Amino acid sequence: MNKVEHIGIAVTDIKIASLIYEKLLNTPVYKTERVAREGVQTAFLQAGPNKIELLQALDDDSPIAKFIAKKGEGIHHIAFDVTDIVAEMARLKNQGFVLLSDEPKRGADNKLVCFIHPKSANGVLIELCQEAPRPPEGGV
Ligand SMILES: CC[C@@H](C(=O)O)C(=O)SCCNC(=O)CCNC(=O)[C@H](O)C(C)(C)COP(=O)(O)OP(=O)(O)OC[C@H]1O[C@@H](n2cnc3c(N)ncnc32)[C@H](O)[C@@H]1OP(=O)(O)O
Ligand SMILES: [Co+2]
Repeated sequence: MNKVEHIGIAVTDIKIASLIYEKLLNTPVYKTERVAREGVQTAFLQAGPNKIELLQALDDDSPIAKFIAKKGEGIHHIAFDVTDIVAEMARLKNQGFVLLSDEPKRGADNKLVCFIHPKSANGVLIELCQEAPRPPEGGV
């Protein structure tokens, strides 16, 4: 694992939360992205070498809606940057961690991601993320 890539924070109103974190970090939201397959609207802020990912649920089935219903707003996951996500998934599975997908999925901010169940990581949802290869300039 290279570093903490981002910390995911579950929020009920991403516009209000964005204003709070912009003030807190003294930096603007640099990107917003809707990731429908994960059921989330995201907003990203840079905090030194790391990022804060604000997450609002798109519907009641979203993991964010379920999390807020049970625990309230707050830290939802920690994401670690990895160089080779497939190799890291195999290493962690071998160590007994419960992976939530067999293959990396497309995440936000041009990342390949895989989640590790919080029950196998001391109650913390872990995300692995690797920068996704960009398509060649001018297409194929
Ligand atoms: C934008 C894309 C991406 C990125 O690029 O960065 C993201 O970050 S997307 C973020 C949202 N997506 C996910 O969270 C996907 C992974 N999560 C899941 O698959 C599920 O949320 C889960 C972890 C498998 C839990 O789902 P489920 O079992 O259906 O929900 P429950 O509510 O019944 O929870 C079971 C159990 O787990 C506890 N829990 C749930 N979420 C968390 C959490 N984030 N941190 C800690 N613990 C969590 C929950 O409290 C339940 O515990 P008990 O009540 O003790 O059984
Ligand atoms: Co995330």
